[in-house]
Amino acid sequence: MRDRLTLCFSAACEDQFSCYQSPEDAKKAKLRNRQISKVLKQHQKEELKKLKILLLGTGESGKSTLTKQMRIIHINGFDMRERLEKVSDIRKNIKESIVVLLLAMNQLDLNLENQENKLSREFILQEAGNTEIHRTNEFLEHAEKLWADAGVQICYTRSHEFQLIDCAKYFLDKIPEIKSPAYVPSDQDILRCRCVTTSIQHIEFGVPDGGHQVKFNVYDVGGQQGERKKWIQVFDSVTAILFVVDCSSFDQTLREDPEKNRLLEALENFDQVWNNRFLRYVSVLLFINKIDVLAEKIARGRDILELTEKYPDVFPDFETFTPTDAEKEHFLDAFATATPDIRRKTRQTLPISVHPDTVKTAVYIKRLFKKIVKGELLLKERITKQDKHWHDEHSCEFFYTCAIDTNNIQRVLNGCRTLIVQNHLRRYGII
Ligand SMILES: Nc1nc2c(ncn2[C@@H]2O[C@H](COP(=O)(O)OP(=O)(O)OP(=O)(O)O)[C@@H](O)[C@H]2O)c(=O)[nH]1
Ligand SMILES: [Mg+2]
Repeated sequence: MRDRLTLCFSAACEDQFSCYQSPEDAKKAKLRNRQISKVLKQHQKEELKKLKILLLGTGESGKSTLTKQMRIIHINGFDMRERLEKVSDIRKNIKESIVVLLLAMNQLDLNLENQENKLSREFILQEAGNTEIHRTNEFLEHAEKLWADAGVQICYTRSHEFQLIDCAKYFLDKIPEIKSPAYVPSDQDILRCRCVTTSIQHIEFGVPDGGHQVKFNVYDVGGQQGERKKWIQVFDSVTAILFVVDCSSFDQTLREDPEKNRLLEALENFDQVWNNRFLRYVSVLLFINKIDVLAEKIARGRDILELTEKYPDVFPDFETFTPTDAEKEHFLDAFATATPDIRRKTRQTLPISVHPDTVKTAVYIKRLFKKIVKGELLLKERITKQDKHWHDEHSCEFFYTCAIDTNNIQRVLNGCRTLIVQNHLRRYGII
């Protein structure tokens, strides 16, 4: 596009030289034109090396976790100061988790199994409003006792019925280690730590590509409903969008709206992004994320059927749905790189390790997003009229991801990089 503009601009200038009266003036104008062309070319060269990537998606889908992975893979990860700063956030995650579990036990009418733990419950609930209590080991010790209680564990298995952060089990299991004064969070701990994004975050890194350094500017935004009005601020000159979906959230409602199903919200949000007129020329890489959580949920007997019964127009025919062999292979391939236990085993054991309904659900969810891309699922009335060529200038590619697994993300990002660079070059008329 810029190339074509440059050509038009130069042609127009060349034409104009004939109308200069003196040869001196014409010479000066020609020189000026050459200088402008040079600046434009230089600018184009610089622009070509800069790629602006947006991470979009609803709250808790995994956008910031992917940004952290990019820091681990492409920048130098986290230094000691940053790791130690995370201890407080991790302790806050433990506090939030145990308080939410105890409150949910009240609501769900569940009791503690060990009556001695009642004192710990009292302590935790009394101190819930104390913003410094997470720093004390006394608090962590009470949380540890409660987490070991069978009543709390039963409550945990029903966590889709209330708002519990994803990393609850991970950090509650780790309290003995976190209590130690020598504790330094590992990369995995940092990836698991949950902090809601409330302002636009930006990271920049260079990646060698064909002898050059390609500069990536990645923007991470907050995904909760109230945060999305800020997204438009970063819609200018976007190279590609990484749209992140939590595929395990089919049985949960939104934190900010307890009436709204999370997967339905993700579909509607994607619909708005895909059909946004400002993003009409921007290709989308759709990350179907949290496949590890999906597998764990399906293994626990959860299924998407309830959703298909409630919203049959959006989620039809799950029971009769059959993925193709290629679709199954695509998922299993990603799953093998995302689950370290399975990675160690041979590929032959893979189909046995993954519940067939996990594969079926993942592919089913992917097909729903594909329907939006193809215009076969209309979730919102269109403000702008679209002709049949509306989507000709951008495309959508699908990836199954586990954002807490560096191996999986490194592999996915490698694939994405090639696509992003190719699209970018095509847009600038280079290929
Ligand atoms: N098990 C698992 N946890 C994940 C995965 N991706 C993200 N998480 C966890 O999910 C939680 C939410 O992830 P974030 O990256 O903070 O989500 P976000 O999209 O940035 O959310 P907002 O900032 O609210 O928009 C964190 O605790 C992550 O560690 C995944 O693939 N598997
Ligand atoms: Mg975030």
